Amino acid sequence: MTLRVLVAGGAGYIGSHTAKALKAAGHLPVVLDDLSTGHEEAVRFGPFVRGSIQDAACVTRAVREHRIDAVLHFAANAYVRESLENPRKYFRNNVANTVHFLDALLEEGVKTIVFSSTCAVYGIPPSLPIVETTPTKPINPYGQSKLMIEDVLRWYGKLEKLSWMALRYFNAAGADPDGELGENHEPETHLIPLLVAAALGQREPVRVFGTTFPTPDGTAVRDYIHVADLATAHVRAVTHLAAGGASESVNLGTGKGTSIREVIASVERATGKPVPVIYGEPSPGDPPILVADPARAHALGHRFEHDLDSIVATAVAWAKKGTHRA
Ligand SMILES: NC(=O)c1ccc[n+]([C@@H]2O[C@H](COP(=O)([O-])OP(=O)(O)OC[C@H]3O[C@@H](n4cnc5c(N)ncnc54)[C@H](O)[C@@H]3O)[C@@H](O)[C@H]2O)c1
Ligand SMILES: O=c1ccn([C@@H]2O[C@H](COP(=O)(O)OP(=O)(O)O[C@H]3O[C@H](CO)[C@H](O)[C@H](O)[C@H]3O)[C@@H](O)[C@H]2O)c(=O)[nH]1
Repeated sequence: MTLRVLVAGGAGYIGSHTAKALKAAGHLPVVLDDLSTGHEEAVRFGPFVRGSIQDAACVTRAVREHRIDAVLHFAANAYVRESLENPRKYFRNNVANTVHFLDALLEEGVKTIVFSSTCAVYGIPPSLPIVETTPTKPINPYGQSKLMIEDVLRWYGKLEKLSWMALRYFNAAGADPDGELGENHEPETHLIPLLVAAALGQREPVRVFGTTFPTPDGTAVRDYIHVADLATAHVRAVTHLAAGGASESVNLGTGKGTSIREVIASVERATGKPVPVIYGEPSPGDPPILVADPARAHALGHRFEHDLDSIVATAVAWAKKGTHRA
Protein backbone atom coordinates (compact mmCIF):
# COMPACT_ATOMS: atom_id res chain seq x y z
CA MET A 1 0.00 0.00 0.00
CA THR A 2 1.43 3.38 -1.04
CA LEU A 3 -0.04 6.36 0.79
CA ARG A 4 -0.01 10.04 -0.14
CA VAL A 5 0.36 11.65 3.27
CA LEU A 6 -0.06 15.31 4.20
CA VAL A 7 2.54 15.98 6.91
CA ALA A 8 1.40 19.13 8.74
CA GLY A 9 4.39 20.52 10.62
CA GLY A 10 6.76 18.45 8.44
CA ALA A 11 9.43 21.17 8.41
CA GLY A 12 9.84 20.73 12.17
CA TYR A 13 11.94 18.37 14.22
CA ILE A 14 9.80 15.22 14.52
CA GLY A 15 7.83 15.88 11.31
CA SER A 16 10.94 16.08 9.12
CA HIS A 17 12.34 12.80 10.48
CA THR A 18 8.93 11.21 9.86
CA ALA A 19 8.78 12.53 6.28
CA LYS A 20 12.11 10.79 5.68
CA ALA A 21 10.78 7.53 7.17
CA LEU A 22 7.59 7.76 5.06
CA LYS A 23 9.63 8.13 1.88
CA ALA A 24 11.92 5.25 2.89
CA ALA A 25 8.80 3.07 3.33
CA GLY A 26 7.57 3.94 -0.18
CA HIS A 27 4.95 6.57 0.70
CA LEU A 28 4.73 10.19 -0.52
CA PRO A 29 5.12 12.84 2.21
CA VAL A 30 3.60 16.22 1.24
CA VAL A 31 4.68 18.78 3.84
CA LEU A 32 2.31 21.58 4.90
CA ASP A 33 4.08 24.05 7.18
CA ASP A 34 4.00 27.79 7.87
CA LEU A 35 7.69 27.77 8.91
CA SER A 36 6.79 29.50 12.20
CA THR A 37 9.27 27.24 13.98
CA GLY A 38 10.29 24.85 11.18
CA HIS A 39 12.98 25.05 8.50
CA GLU A 40 12.49 24.78 4.74
CA GLU A 41 15.90 23.05 4.47
CA ALA A 42 14.41 20.12 6.40
CA VAL A 43 11.76 19.55 3.69
CA ARG A 44 13.55 17.26 1.28
CA PHE A 45 11.53 14.08 0.86
CA GLY A 46 8.54 15.28 -1.17
CA PRO A 47 6.55 18.39 -2.18
CA PHE A 48 6.31 21.44 0.10
CA VAL A 49 3.19 23.57 0.57
CA ARG A 50 3.93 26.69 2.61
CA GLY A 51 0.86 27.66 4.59
CA SER A 52 -1.02 27.40 7.84
CA ILE A 53 -3.30 24.58 8.96
CA GLN A 54 -6.04 27.14 9.70
CA ASP A 55 -6.09 28.37 6.07
CA ALA A 56 -8.93 26.27 4.65
CA ALA A 57 -8.27 27.32 1.03
CA CYS A 58 -4.63 26.30 1.31
CA VAL A 59 -5.43 22.97 2.96
CA THR A 60 -8.13 22.20 0.38
CA ARG A 61 -5.76 23.00 -2.50
CA ALA A 62 -3.02 20.81 -1.03
CA VAL A 63 -5.39 17.89 -0.49
CA ARG A 64 -6.80 18.12 -4.04
CA GLU A 65 -3.54 18.76 -5.86
CA HIS A 66 -1.69 15.92 -4.14
CA ARG A 67 -4.67 13.54 -3.84
CA ILE A 68 -4.04 13.09 -0.12
CA ASP A 69 -5.07 9.80 1.52
CA ALA A 70 -4.10 10.46 5.14
CA VAL A 71 -2.67 13.12 7.46
CA LEU A 72 0.06 13.24 10.09
CA HIS A 73 -0.55 16.33 12.24
CA PHE A 74 2.59 17.64 13.98
CA ALA A 75 1.84 21.38 13.55
CA ALA A 76 1.68 23.02 16.98
CA ASN A 77 3.45 25.12 19.55
CA ALA A 78 5.25 22.82 21.93
CA TYR A 79 6.96 24.61 24.80
CA VAL A 80 5.56 23.71 28.23
CA ARG A 81 7.04 26.77 29.94
CA GLU A 82 5.91 29.20 27.20
CA SER A 83 2.37 27.83 27.45
CA LEU A 84 2.18 28.98 31.07
CA GLU A 85 3.25 32.51 30.04
CA ASN A 86 1.16 32.77 26.87
CA PRO A 87 -1.78 30.33 27.14
CA ARG A 88 -3.77 32.09 24.39
CA LYS A 89 -1.11 31.24 21.82
CA TYR A 90 -1.50 27.55 22.73
CA PHE A 91 -5.29 27.40 22.69
CA ARG A 92 -5.36 29.42 19.44
CA ASN A 93 -2.81 27.43 17.45
CA ASN A 94 -3.04 23.97 18.98
CA VAL A 95 -6.82 23.91 19.47
CA ALA A 96 -8.67 26.49 17.32
CA ASN A 97 -6.40 26.13 14.29
CA THR A 98 -6.52 22.33 14.52
CA VAL A 99 -10.34 22.41 14.59
CA HIS A 100 -10.31 24.50 11.38
CA PHE A 101 -7.80 22.05 9.88
CA LEU A 102 -10.05 19.07 10.68
CA ASP A 103 -13.03 20.91 9.10
CA ALA A 104 -11.14 21.40 5.84
CA LEU A 105 -9.92 17.78 5.81
CA LEU A 106 -13.34 16.30 6.52
CA GLU A 107 -14.94 18.54 3.86
CA GLU A 108 -12.51 16.96 1.37
CA GLY A 109 -13.26 13.44 2.60
CA VAL A 110 -9.85 12.89 4.26
CA LYS A 111 -10.73 10.69 7.22
CA THR A 112 -7.45 9.23 8.44
CA ILE A 113 -5.30 11.24 10.85
CA VAL A 114 -2.42 10.59 13.22
CA PHE A 115 -2.12 13.31 15.84
CA SER A 116 0.96 14.35 17.87
CA SER A 117 -0.16 14.21 21.46
CA THR A 118 2.06 14.21 24.53
CA CYS A 119 2.66 12.69 27.94
CA ALA A 120 1.85 16.20 29.22
CA VAL A 121 -1.85 15.17 29.01
CA TYR A 122 -1.33 13.14 32.21
CA GLY A 123 -0.07 15.98 34.42
CA ILE A 124 1.41 14.48 37.59
CA PRO A 125 0.40 10.82 37.30
CA PRO A 126 -0.95 9.11 40.45
CA SER A 127 0.90 5.88 39.59
CA LEU A 128 3.80 4.74 37.42
CA PRO A 129 4.48 3.63 34.78
CA ILE A 130 1.84 5.59 32.89
CA VAL A 131 -0.74 3.51 31.04
CA GLU A 132 -3.18 5.00 28.54
CA THR A 133 -6.00 4.66 31.09
CA THR A 134 -4.11 6.70 33.71
CA PRO A 135 -6.32 9.76 34.42
CA THR A 136 -5.57 12.74 32.18
CA LYS A 137 -5.14 15.89 34.28
CA PRO A 138 -2.83 18.35 32.52
CA ILE A 139 -0.99 20.90 34.65
CA ASN A 140 -0.13 23.32 31.85
CA PRO A 141 -2.02 24.82 28.86
CA TYR A 142 0.18 22.91 26.41
CA GLY A 143 -0.93 19.52 27.78
CA GLN A 144 -4.52 20.74 28.04
CA SER A 145 -4.51 21.91 24.41
CA LYS A 146 -3.44 18.45 23.23
CA LEU A 147 -6.03 16.71 25.40
CA MET A 148 -8.79 18.95 24.01
CA ILE A 149 -7.92 17.81 20.49
CA GLU A 150 -7.85 14.16 21.57
CA ASP A 151 -11.45 14.68 22.76
CA VAL A 152 -12.43 16.27 19.44
CA LEU A 153 -10.88 13.33 17.56
CA ARG A 154 -12.78 10.86 19.74
CA TRP A 155 -16.10 12.62 18.94
CA TYR A 156 -15.30 12.88 15.22
CA GLY A 157 -14.39 9.19 15.31
CA LYS A 158 -17.89 8.41 16.57
CA LEU A 159 -19.88 10.96 14.56
CA GLU A 160 -17.81 11.76 11.42
CA LYS A 161 -16.29 8.33 10.69
CA LEU A 162 -12.82 9.72 11.31
CA SER A 163 -10.05 7.12 11.82
CA TRP A 164 -7.58 8.60 14.27
CA MET A 165 -4.62 7.79 16.42
CA ALA A 166 -3.27 10.09 19.13
CA LEU A 167 0.37 9.28 19.78
CA ARG A 168 1.35 10.48 23.25
CA TYR A 169 5.08 10.96 22.92
CA PHE A 170 7.26 11.11 25.95
CA ASN A 171 10.54 13.06 25.48
CA ALA A 172 11.62 13.06 21.84
CA ALA A 173 15.38 13.42 21.43
CA GLY A 174 18.33 12.48 19.23
CA ALA A 175 18.91 13.04 15.52
CA ASP A 176 18.72 11.20 12.22
CA PRO A 177 21.35 8.39 12.39
CA ASP A 178 22.44 9.33 8.81
CA GLY A 179 23.22 12.86 10.02
CA GLU A 180 20.87 14.47 7.49
CA LEU A 181 18.38 15.96 9.99
CA GLY A 182 18.40 17.00 13.64
CA GLU A 183 16.89 19.24 16.28
CA ASN A 184 16.89 22.96 15.39
CA HIS A 185 14.60 24.69 17.85
CA GLU A 186 15.02 28.43 18.33
CA PRO A 187 15.15 29.03 21.22
CA GLU A 188 16.27 25.54 22.22
CA THR A 189 14.71 24.54 25.54
CA HIS A 190 15.08 20.75 25.48
CA LEU A 191 17.51 19.19 27.89
CA ILE A 192 19.61 16.93 25.64
CA PRO A 193 20.56 19.45 22.90
CA LEU A 194 21.29 22.04 25.60
CA LEU A 195 23.62 19.68 27.52
CA VAL A 196 25.37 18.62 24.31
CA ALA A 197 25.90 22.22 23.18
CA ALA A 198 27.23 23.17 26.62
CA ALA A 199 29.68 20.23 26.63
CA LEU A 200 30.93 21.25 23.17
CA GLY A 201 31.46 24.85 24.33
CA GLN A 202 28.72 26.13 22.01
CA ARG A 203 26.71 27.73 24.80
CA GLU A 204 26.74 28.77 28.44
CA PRO A 205 26.20 26.29 31.33
CA VAL A 206 22.79 24.63 31.56
CA ARG A 207 20.58 25.29 34.55
CA VAL A 208 19.18 22.03 36.00
CA PHE A 209 15.66 22.69 37.23
CA GLY A 210 15.46 21.09 40.68
CA THR A 211 17.56 18.65 42.72
CA THR A 212 15.08 17.74 45.45
CA PHE A 213 12.45 15.82 43.50
CA PRO A 214 11.27 12.52 45.05
CA THR A 215 13.51 10.56 42.65
CA PRO A 216 16.62 8.41 43.36
CA ASP A 217 19.09 11.25 42.71
CA GLY A 218 16.77 14.25 43.24
CA THR A 219 16.60 15.30 39.57
CA ALA A 220 13.57 14.87 37.28
CA VAL A 221 13.10 11.54 35.52
CA ARG A 222 11.92 11.33 31.91
CA ASP A 223 11.42 8.64 29.28
CA TYR A 224 13.60 9.72 26.34
CA ILE A 225 12.65 8.22 22.98
CA HIS A 226 14.73 8.48 19.81
CA VAL A 227 13.19 10.63 17.08
CA ALA A 228 13.97 7.92 14.49
CA ASP A 229 11.92 5.44 16.54
CA LEU A 230 9.08 7.98 16.70
CA ALA A 231 9.31 8.42 12.93
CA THR A 232 8.91 4.71 12.17
CA ALA A 233 6.09 4.52 14.73
CA HIS A 234 4.18 7.13 12.69
CA VAL A 235 4.60 5.13 9.49
CA ARG A 236 3.24 2.07 11.29
CA ALA A 237 0.35 4.08 12.81
CA VAL A 238 -0.82 5.58 9.52
CA THR A 239 -0.65 2.27 7.65
CA HIS A 240 -2.50 0.60 10.54
CA LEU A 241 -5.35 3.13 10.23
CA ALA A 242 -5.38 2.97 6.43
CA ALA A 243 -5.75 -0.81 6.68
CA GLY A 244 -8.82 -0.37 8.93
CA GLY A 245 -7.09 -0.56 12.34
CA ALA A 246 -8.80 0.76 15.47
CA SER A 247 -8.67 4.39 16.60
CA GLU A 248 -7.04 5.00 19.99
CA SER A 249 -4.50 6.91 22.07
CA VAL A 250 -1.10 5.24 22.41
CA ASN A 251 1.89 6.05 24.60
CA LEU A 252 5.17 6.31 22.71
CA GLY A 253 7.86 5.90 25.32
CA THR A 254 10.42 3.20 25.96
CA GLY A 255 9.39 2.33 29.52
CA LYS A 256 12.81 3.32 30.87
CA GLY A 257 13.17 6.39 33.09
CA THR A 258 16.37 8.43 33.09
CA SER A 259 17.27 11.19 35.53
CA ILE A 260 18.88 14.46 34.49
CA ARG A 261 22.10 13.43 36.24
CA GLU A 262 22.13 10.19 34.19
CA VAL A 263 21.64 12.19 30.98
CA ILE A 264 24.55 14.43 31.97
CA ALA A 265 26.76 11.34 32.52
CA SER A 266 25.81 9.99 29.08
CA VAL A 267 26.66 13.33 27.41
CA GLU A 268 30.02 13.37 29.23
CA ARG A 269 30.82 9.84 27.98
CA ALA A 270 29.82 10.70 24.41
CA THR A 271 31.74 13.98 24.21
CA GLY A 272 34.63 13.11 26.54
CA LYS A 273 34.07 16.52 28.13
CA PRO A 274 32.50 17.71 31.40
CA VAL A 275 29.09 19.35 31.03
CA PRO A 276 28.97 22.75 32.72
CA VAL A 277 25.73 22.91 34.74
CA ILE A 278 24.22 25.08 37.44
CA TYR A 279 21.86 23.37 39.87
CA GLY A 280 18.77 25.54 40.41
CA GLU A 281 15.16 25.60 41.55
CA PRO A 282 12.40 23.43 39.98
CA SER A 283 10.43 24.92 37.10
CA PRO A 284 6.64 25.37 37.52
CA GLY A 285 4.51 22.81 35.69
CA ASP A 286 7.35 20.25 35.60
CA PRO A 287 6.33 16.77 36.86
CA PRO A 288 9.00 14.84 38.85
CA ILE A 289 8.69 11.54 36.94
CA LEU A 290 7.14 10.65 33.56
CA VAL A 291 7.71 7.11 32.33
CA ALA A 292 5.53 5.21 29.85
CA ASP A 293 4.14 1.74 29.99
CA PRO A 294 4.81 0.82 26.34
CA ALA A 295 2.65 -2.35 26.34
CA ARG A 296 -0.02 -0.96 24.01
CA ALA A 297 2.61 0.32 21.58
CA HIS A 298 4.34 -3.05 21.64
CA ALA A 299 1.03 -4.83 21.00
CA LEU A 300 0.61 -2.64 17.88
CA GLY A 301 4.05 -3.75 16.67
CA HIS A 302 6.07 -0.68 17.62
CA ARG A 303 9.71 -1.39 18.48
CA PHE A 304 12.09 1.20 19.93
CA GLU A 305 15.62 0.33 18.91
CA HIS A 306 17.66 3.22 20.32
CA ASP A 307 18.72 3.55 23.96
CA LEU A 308 19.81 6.74 25.74
CA ASP A 309 23.45 6.44 24.63
CA SER A 310 22.32 6.12 21.01
CA ILE A 311 20.05 9.16 21.44
CA VAL A 312 22.94 11.17 22.87
CA ALA A 313 25.47 9.92 20.28
CA THR A 314 23.28 11.05 17.37
CA ALA A 315 22.57 14.39 19.09
CA VAL A 316 26.33 14.92 19.56
CA ALA A 317 27.05 14.05 15.92
CA TRP A 318 24.40 16.55 14.81
CA ALA A 319 25.67 19.32 17.08
CA LYS A 320 29.25 18.76 15.86
CA LYS A 321 28.10 19.53 12.32
CA GLY A 322 27.65 22.96 13.82
CA THR A 323 25.22 24.32 11.24
CA HIS A 324 22.10 23.89 13.37
CA ARG A 325 20.29 23.50 10.09
CA ALA A 326 19.30 20.47 8.08
N1 LIG B 1 9.60 17.45 20.99
C1 LIG B 1 9.00 16.69 21.91
O1 LIG B 1 9.64 16.14 22.83
C2 LIG B 1 7.52 16.45 21.85
C3 LIG B 1 6.93 15.65 22.85
C4 LIG B 1 5.56 15.42 22.77
C5 LIG B 1 4.80 15.92 21.74
N2 LIG B 1 5.39 16.70 20.79
C6 LIG B 1 4.53 17.21 19.71
O2 LIG B 1 5.09 16.81 18.47
C7 LIG B 1 4.84 17.79 17.47
C8 LIG B 1 6.14 18.17 16.80
O3 LIG B 1 7.05 18.67 17.78
P1 LIG B 1 8.49 19.20 17.34
O4 LIG B 1 9.37 19.08 18.53
O5 LIG B 1 8.87 18.57 16.05
O6 LIG B 1 8.16 20.74 17.12
P2 LIG B 1 8.63 21.74 15.96
O7 LIG B 1 8.37 23.13 16.46
O8 LIG B 1 10.03 21.42 15.53
O9 LIG B 1 7.65 21.41 14.77
C9 LIG B 1 6.35 21.95 14.64
C10 LIG B 1 6.18 22.36 13.18
O10 LIG B 1 4.84 22.83 13.00
C11 LIG B 1 4.87 24.04 12.24
N3 LIG B 1 3.64 24.77 12.58
C12 LIG B 1 3.27 25.28 13.80
N4 LIG B 1 2.07 25.87 13.72
C13 LIG B 1 1.65 25.74 12.43
C14 LIG B 1 0.49 26.13 11.72
N5 LIG B 1 -0.51 26.80 12.33
N6 LIG B 1 0.38 25.81 10.41
C15 LIG B 1 1.37 25.13 9.77
N7 LIG B 1 2.50 24.73 10.39
C16 LIG B 1 2.64 25.03 11.70
C17 LIG B 1 6.16 24.72 12.63
O11 LIG B 1 6.63 25.64 11.68
C18 LIG B 1 7.11 23.52 12.77
O12 LIG B 1 7.72 23.19 11.54
C19 LIG B 1 4.13 18.94 18.17
O13 LIG B 1 2.75 18.81 17.94
C20 LIG B 1 4.46 18.72 19.64
O14 LIG B 1 3.46 19.23 20.47
C21 LIG B 1 6.71 16.97 20.82
O1 LIG C 1 17.47 23.87 30.63
C1 LIG C 1 16.84 22.89 31.05
C2 LIG C 1 15.88 22.22 30.25
C3 LIG C 1 15.19 21.15 30.80
N1 LIG C 1 15.42 20.75 32.07
C4 LIG C 1 14.66 19.63 32.65
O2 LIG C 1 14.95 18.45 31.93
C5 LIG C 1 13.78 17.63 31.82
C6 LIG C 1 13.48 17.40 30.35
O3 LIG C 1 13.16 18.69 29.79
P1 LIG C 1 12.78 18.95 28.27
O4 LIG C 1 12.65 20.42 28.10
O5 LIG C 1 13.76 18.22 27.40
O6 LIG C 1 11.38 18.26 28.11
P2 LIG C 1 10.04 18.47 28.96
O7 LIG C 1 9.94 17.22 29.79
O8 LIG C 1 9.95 19.76 29.65
O9 LIG C 1 8.99 18.56 27.76
C7 LIG C 1 8.82 17.49 26.85
O10 LIG C 1 7.82 16.71 27.35
C8 LIG C 1 6.62 17.42 27.56
C9 LIG C 1 5.71 16.48 28.25
O11 LIG C 1 5.82 16.71 29.62
C10 LIG C 1 6.08 17.96 26.23
O12 LIG C 1 5.54 16.95 25.44
C11 LIG C 1 7.14 18.72 25.49
O13 LIG C 1 6.74 18.95 24.16
C12 LIG C 1 8.44 17.99 25.46
O14 LIG C 1 9.44 18.84 24.99
C13 LIG C 1 12.65 18.40 32.55
O15 LIG C 1 12.57 17.94 33.87
C14 LIG C 1 13.16 19.84 32.55
O16 LIG C 1 12.70 20.63 33.63
C15 LIG C 1 16.38 21.37 32.85
O17 LIG C 1 16.61 21.00 34.00
N2 LIG C 1 17.07 22.43 32.31
